[in-house]
Amino acid sequence: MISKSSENTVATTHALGFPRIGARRELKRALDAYWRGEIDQDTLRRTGVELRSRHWALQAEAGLDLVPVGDFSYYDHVLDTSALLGVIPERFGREVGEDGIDLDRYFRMARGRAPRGEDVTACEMTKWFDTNYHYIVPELAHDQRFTLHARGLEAQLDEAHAKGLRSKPVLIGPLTYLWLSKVRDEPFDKLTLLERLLPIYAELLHRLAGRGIEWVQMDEPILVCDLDAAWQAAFKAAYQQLAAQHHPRLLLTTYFGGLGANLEWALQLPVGGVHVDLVRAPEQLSEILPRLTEEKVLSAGVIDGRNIWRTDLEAWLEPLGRAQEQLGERLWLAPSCSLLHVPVDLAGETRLDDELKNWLAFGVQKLEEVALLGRALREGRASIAQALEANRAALAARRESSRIHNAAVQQRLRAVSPTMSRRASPYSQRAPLQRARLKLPLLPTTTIGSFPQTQAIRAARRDYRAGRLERAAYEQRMRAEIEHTIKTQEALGLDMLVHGEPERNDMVEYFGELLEGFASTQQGWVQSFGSRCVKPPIIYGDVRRAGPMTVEWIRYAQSLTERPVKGMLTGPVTILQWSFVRDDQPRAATCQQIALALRGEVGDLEAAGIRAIQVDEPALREGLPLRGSERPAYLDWAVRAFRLATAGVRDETQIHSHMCYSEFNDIIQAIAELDADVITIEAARSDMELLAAFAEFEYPNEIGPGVYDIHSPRVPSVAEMAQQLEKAAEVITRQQLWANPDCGLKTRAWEESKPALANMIAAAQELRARIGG
Ligand SMILES: CN1c2c(nc(N)[nH]c2=O)NC[C@@H]1CNc1ccc(C(=O)N[C@@H](CCC(=O)N[C@@H](CCC(=O)N[C@@H](CCC(=O)O)C(=O)O)C(=O)O)C(=O)O)cc1
Ligand SMILES: N[C@@H](CCS)C(=O)O
Ligand SMILES: [Zn+2]
Repeated sequence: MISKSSENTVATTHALGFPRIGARRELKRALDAYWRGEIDQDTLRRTGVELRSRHWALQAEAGLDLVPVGDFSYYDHVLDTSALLGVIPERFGREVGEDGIDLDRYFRMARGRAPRGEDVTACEMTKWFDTNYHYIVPELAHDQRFTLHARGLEAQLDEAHAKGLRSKPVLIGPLTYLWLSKVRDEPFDKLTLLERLLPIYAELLHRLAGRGIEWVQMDEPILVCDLDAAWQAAFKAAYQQLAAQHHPRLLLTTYFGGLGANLEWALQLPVGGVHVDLVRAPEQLSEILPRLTEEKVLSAGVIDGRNIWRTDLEAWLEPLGRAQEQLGERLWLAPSCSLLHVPVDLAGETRLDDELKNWLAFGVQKLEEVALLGRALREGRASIAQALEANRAALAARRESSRIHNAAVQQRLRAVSPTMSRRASPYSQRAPLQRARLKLPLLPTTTIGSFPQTQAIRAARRDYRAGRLERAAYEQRMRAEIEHTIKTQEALGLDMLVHGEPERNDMVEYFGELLEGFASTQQGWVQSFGSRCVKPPIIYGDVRRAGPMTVEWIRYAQSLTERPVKGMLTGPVTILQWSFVRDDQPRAATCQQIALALRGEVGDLEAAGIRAIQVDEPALREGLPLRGSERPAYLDWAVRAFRLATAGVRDETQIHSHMCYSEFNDIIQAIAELDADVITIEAARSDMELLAAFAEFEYPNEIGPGVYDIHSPRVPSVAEMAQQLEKAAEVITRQQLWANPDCGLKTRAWEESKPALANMIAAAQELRARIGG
């Protein structure tokens, strides 16, 4: 049990953070209800208090020694840090009171809208390192002022204190905060703001010391990235400055990789301890042990916070025992990173078969694993003998299970040859054949795939799953939705149509439910951003397509119109990236298996007469390793997987791909190597800046730079989108250019989508008239 005393326990155990969404997505439901005006702020806050209390209790019951405070958030922890530091862009109002910003202003920063107050352009959202979690990007002005608003954090510390818990506040460190920020207006060096930022951190630490806090978890995950000399120097200066005053001890916390070239100097920083990710970079342990100075603790991140497999506890006992011999009570134990990235509790899974369930550990089970290892270090391995035996048996059962290996898949993999990843002819020969077959106008208009996922569609799916709706009736409703979507697109005047994806709960989960080697969960939700969650499937074995997955829906859609309808698939890299992946073979091998399965689907779509097939890869950039040195190998296998999935088609079949949610400049070469005939790519939010990179690179194939941001409910005007297209036409040739939104329309309403698309088509027509065609 966690106690308030600071007695010297051997092997202090802790978690870096716990999922805040709730085992039943209680926070999501409360947020959505608050935004719809159905509950008031007090009710929303009560949900927050309740979830924090429950999550701390889970950690305490598991037997962990320190609880994180500040890991909870109503939307995003980076946005919370901005609120804490008074980083509020002017368009959200200037004055910030002692208590910081009110919840409605906070939500406007996140999503542009709150129950009270005028709509404003929201802050940008982007990927949190190499995860599928999105954070709200802080906006910094060159004359940025920082002010401390710690009441919210202090109130949470009071909550934990009242429960008799030993608290460890969690903060994003000053360097990582600056790294994740974007600069407003004119470009400037973000590091120039450090001298203004540090006094705020110092003030906060001082206040925490006044509350008797012993340890603060200072998250600096950028230490696993490549840092140039300026950032290294800034780290040293910043932590020297913070160390100069009396405050709680700092646990410099890193995750998502190893310290690599930063290891030597990072270990010299004047902090109380270092947390390292030994799951992703186990070699760090032996590098750190001889270098760790006597005043520092080492928090060993040994339980995988990014995946859902049971930990091999036995395998950790020996290295941890060695570390303990040297460090004694200076060795701490924790998951590798915050548990934000895994579902809450395996106990919620009532339909997963027992065999598979026995291989898994979600958030709650991971807390138990940390506690077990801690106990073994404190009391000897015999004290956990029974748990060790169960763990050993579960791992052996997984290794030996006949469900993992599939001889037919292995045989197909052996037959893969390099020619299978090459289209029969180069793009220059394919393009005229496709043009002749598709008969599209110059500047063709299209959409990215999904149309609004209405409440009615979701309710039908829920009823079908619950057995309240027969399969035939469910399919009939989906066909009716497809018909409506096709007719709407025809009426609007789009050139290349889509079926709208109504039958898909999610672009990855849908395929996970159909492919062999995958398992789906009922409650395995993980926060993606704000109240939005995803349920990543679990890839546990060799991947095989049991039969066509999309062909009937697309064939039906195509039967309703003369215009071409795009086949719509999620690509191998994105399926891999947005699933929990098996850890008994390299990611590249699993990706190749998925690619082979998709290749079969692409072939079946083509055989069904589908003239264009889109294979989405929005996660291609997200999967890019954080270290530059690891990137070429990743891009090599990722591109090969895409090509293996798509290159089997005839020249006249047009392959599309789509990418979003990322900065693409640094992977343009790889995008070109995909050799998709058309790529539709997010560009509106960056004002078409991306295209300059394509132009410079002389990208040869066709491009549809998104002309409007689908994240906003705002309907852009014809003029606005015509201007975007014009900008695009200045840098890429008119034959290359398509007009489309930034991404799918699933999160939008029909009332927003129809006028926006009508304006987009009008903008394309205007430009066509101007540039000819
Ligand atoms: C493109 N994006 C995606 C990412 N990752 C994915 N795996 N998938 C993506 O599409 N990463 C990057 C971005 C992130 N963007 C989003 C956007 C939207 C959502 C989202 O809306 N998520 C939904 C859950 C989607 C889903 O599975 N829906 C199910 C219904 C599940 C459900 O909530 N059921 C309710 C009842 C429903 C009802 O009454 O209407 C219940 O169980 O009680 C489905 O459609 O069948 C969300 O609600 O958070 C995520 C990421
Ligand atoms: N085809 C998908 C891609 C999302 S990234 C959609 O339109 O929703
Ligand atoms: Zn997209």
